[in-house]
Amino acid sequence: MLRIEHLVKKYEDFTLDCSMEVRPGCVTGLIGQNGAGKSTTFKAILGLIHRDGGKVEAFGKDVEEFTVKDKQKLGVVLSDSGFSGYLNIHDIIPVLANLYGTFDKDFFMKQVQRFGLPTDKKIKEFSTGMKAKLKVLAAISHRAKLLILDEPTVGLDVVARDELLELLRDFMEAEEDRSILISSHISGDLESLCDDLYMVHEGKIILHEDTDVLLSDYALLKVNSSQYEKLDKQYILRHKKESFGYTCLTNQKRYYLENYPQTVIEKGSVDEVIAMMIRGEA
Ligand SMILES: Nc1ncnc2c1ncn2[C@@H]1O[C@H](COP(=O)(O)OP(=O)(O)OP(=O)(O)O)[C@@H](O)[C@H]1O
Repeated sequence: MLRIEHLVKKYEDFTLDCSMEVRPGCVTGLIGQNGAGKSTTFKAILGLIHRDGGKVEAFGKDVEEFTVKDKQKLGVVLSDSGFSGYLNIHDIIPVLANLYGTFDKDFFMKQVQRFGLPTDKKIKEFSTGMKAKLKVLAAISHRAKLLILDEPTVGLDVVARDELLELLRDFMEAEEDRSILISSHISGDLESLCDDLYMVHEGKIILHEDTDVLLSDYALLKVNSSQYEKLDKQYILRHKKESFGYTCLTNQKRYYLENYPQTVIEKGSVDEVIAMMIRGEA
């Protein structure tokens, strides 16, 4: 559905170089801290900034060769985009209908009602959550095949975030072969939605894993110094010195559960895995 090979973007003090794939029927998450390169990746994929190298293909075609019709198969939310605050929902309907021949007004209005968005209020008077929901609704109301969503949940409270995630699940279930690429700096937003996760750090992909595997096979071992010395380290991805000894990250939890029954082995959250990947030593 979307294939990114060595997408390179160079700024004075930052270089992005990432490869990723979004498979048909799958939701792929891109997790990274502030400044890791998420927005740069999304903008470069969409050709909104010049890329310095690499290849981006969607639907089997180089995105640089995309026609207006190809672009209609995309639904996009960017973190720094939105509608003019002086418009209301009634005003933006003709805008969306003009932009997308396949805009489904009935679906859009149904969702507007479902999420209780005011139709007569100016968008500048919307709350952060209302604006975020409107951006996503606008991106999914023209039967797009691929959604590219940069931090759509940023600034949302728990309830609003869950509602948005539910909307995206409904989008996936409505038709086969739809896909989503979604970013967040909060992994909890993504682990319940995504089939696989990429982690970007300082412009590089430092981990790619199926979400199920990440949650079932990754673990944190807490060992003292002498346990650490004796530990078989072939499945240890990172280690970090602690006051009690070491924390070690593995992607083979079962191996250590079977062979080191005395060791404290904790099921790490995605956030803990990320923290170890970034701060631990290889
Ligand atoms: N136009 C630009 N000129 C120079 N540097 C830039 C520009 N845009 C982004 N950068 C740099 O690229 C790096 C990645 O920024 P980017 O916005 O992609 O991060 P991000 O992962 O989206 O972060 P956040 O979660 O804070 O939005 C940062 O170091 C940023 O300063």
